[in-house]
Amino acid sequence: MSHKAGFVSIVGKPNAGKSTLMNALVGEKMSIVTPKAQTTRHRIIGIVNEPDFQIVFSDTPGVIKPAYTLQASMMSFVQGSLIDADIILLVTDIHEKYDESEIIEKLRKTESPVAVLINKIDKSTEAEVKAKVAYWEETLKPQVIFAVSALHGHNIGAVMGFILDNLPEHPPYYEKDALTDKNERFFVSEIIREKVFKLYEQEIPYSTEVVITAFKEEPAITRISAEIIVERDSQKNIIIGKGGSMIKKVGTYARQDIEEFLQQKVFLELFVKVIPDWRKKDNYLKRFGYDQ
Ligand SMILES: Nc1nc2c(ncn2[C@@H]2O[C@H](COP(=O)(O)OP(=O)(O)OP(=O)(O)O)[C@@H](O)[C@H]2O)c(=O)[nH]1
Repeated sequence: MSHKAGFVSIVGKPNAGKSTLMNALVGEKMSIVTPKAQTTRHRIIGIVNEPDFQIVFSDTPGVIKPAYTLQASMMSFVQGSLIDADIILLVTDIHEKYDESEIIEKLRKTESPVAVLINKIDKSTEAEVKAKVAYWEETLKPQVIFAVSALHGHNIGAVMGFILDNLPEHPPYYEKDALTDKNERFFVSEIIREKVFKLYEQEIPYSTEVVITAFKEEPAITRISAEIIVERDSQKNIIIGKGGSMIKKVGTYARQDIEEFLQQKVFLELFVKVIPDWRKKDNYLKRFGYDQ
């Protein structure tokens, strides 16, 4: 069976209705939404899983394709200033004044399909809608313009249709398992990875993988153990830092974010493990998810 999957970036000014739109899109038919998560490459605000498609919604403009290959993952850091989602939804409030912002400049340059959503039409007249449609046709020339009311679910089906029409054929990017625990583990490892990327220089992050080895939910606390895997002893020493100072930082910052993500107290234990040349070994690449 063919499968579609892709990244949909929802952008727009504060208060335009992005969250309301997300809820409306994810609404009825969809099976699961993953809670908000700040990850290395993008902030995922929801994932919609159906047997034959997976839509990953993100509200951060930027390069948001995750990369399950190391090379692609490096690219995503290089190209951080472009909008490279599979589909982009620009949400605008019908009554807002839109200046020529940076985002419009980027949207003009992107090759991804762009839809402009003129939101809150329940609070406007037909003449106002017409004027706004003309304005956006002139300003951005997007693939399509929808006049919607996210709050009242008006025209949301059409937006969903646009997404599905433009979603590429692709295997799922994330676990399709309905068990949220699986997703939580994934996001927790991403949070730890993010700290490694932030705290260490150059090639260290690219030599690193994070594996969650234990994830135990107790009523008052979640106990998590993770291994930070590197390729050489010298890298292990760098990760640990003088007297454990660096690894302690990774642990503290990661724990704070994980607590916010899980909305629970977290005990986080980190271990550093050397697997010589893991990046060259198929069995490890596979185990860490780089198996395309
Ligand atoms: N009347 C009307 N109000 C709407 C509609 N969509 C959103 N709103 C309201 O607009 C306000 C902002 O909506 P949000 O969905 O929080 O907007 P947002 O773009 O996610 O805002 P930020 O998180 O600040 O970026 C809320 O009070 C919504 O209820 C709509 O279609 N009609």
